[in-house]
Amino acid sequence: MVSKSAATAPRFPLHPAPDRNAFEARLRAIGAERYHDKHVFHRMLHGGQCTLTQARAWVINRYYYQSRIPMKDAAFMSRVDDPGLRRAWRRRIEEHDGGLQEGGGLRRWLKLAEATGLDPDYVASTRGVLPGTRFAVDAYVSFVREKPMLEAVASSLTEMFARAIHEDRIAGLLEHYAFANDNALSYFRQRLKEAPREVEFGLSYVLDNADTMEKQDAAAAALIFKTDVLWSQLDALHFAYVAPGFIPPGAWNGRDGVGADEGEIAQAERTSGHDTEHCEAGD
Ligand SMILES: O=C(O)c1cc(C(=O)O)c2c(n1)C(=O)C(=O)c1cc(C(=O)O)[nH]c1-2
Repeated sequence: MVSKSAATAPRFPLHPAPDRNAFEARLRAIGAERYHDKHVFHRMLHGGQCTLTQARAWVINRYYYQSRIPMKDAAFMSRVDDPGLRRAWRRRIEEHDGGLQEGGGLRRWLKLAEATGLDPDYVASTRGVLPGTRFAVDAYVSFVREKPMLEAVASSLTEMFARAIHEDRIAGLLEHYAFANDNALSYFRQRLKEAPREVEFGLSYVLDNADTMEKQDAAAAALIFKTDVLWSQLDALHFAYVAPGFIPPGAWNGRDGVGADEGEIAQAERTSGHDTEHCEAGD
């Protein structure tokens, strides 16, 4: 005997109540499958298989990503009418831009650039950034500016997977590259301290606000979009500087912005068994 309410309830509800834990697991599975630590360029970089030129190309292009992070966070904040949310979010801008005297993450990134023998002013100019990097990163900024808040926050959640990559990078660069030392890698060490609270806040926001199946789907799609943003940047780097090694017109040619200490680094690299002269990118 079927009760009346059971008989009238849809057998397969179109919008089942979302389960918070299952949703979090779904988000984490996206990282496990699609995060850019799986990309061949990252494996090369962390495993010591990049030439100095390839590592420099990564530093130059990745600076563009770093430089746009505070811009996308400012774009996000300009849409937030809740002071509490703005207060929590503005830390992100402070982390990257820092104070007038000491600077922040961007300045720490330029220390890495300098350690590889690049002129920090050249890197900061963003001249020579690959078109693929520019398009991918600009798409991220537009996404955060235009999409619903939930999706904008969800797109930042790739940071959930960044801790492991930063730890791995510190170890890999220190082991394999003569330019790596504590000063050069201070950016990553600082992110290990900063990122967990951003992740905790962003994840709670998404889990709390994705209260329908449709919203969970939209948040998951936003996270996938962001993994694509990161992946495309490495595709562009690999194509230009590894294989086939075809550098787009106007992009860094392996020589511009290389400072006077190149010989020193090259010598150190030769001693450590790296071939700095070799650039498969058509030098
Ligand atoms: O080294 C990395 O692989 C990596 C990845 C990501 C990311 O997953 O988006 C960020 C960072 N680093 C990072 O340092 C950082 O400050 C950062 C901010 C954001 C963001 O979307 O707001 N992602 C990332």
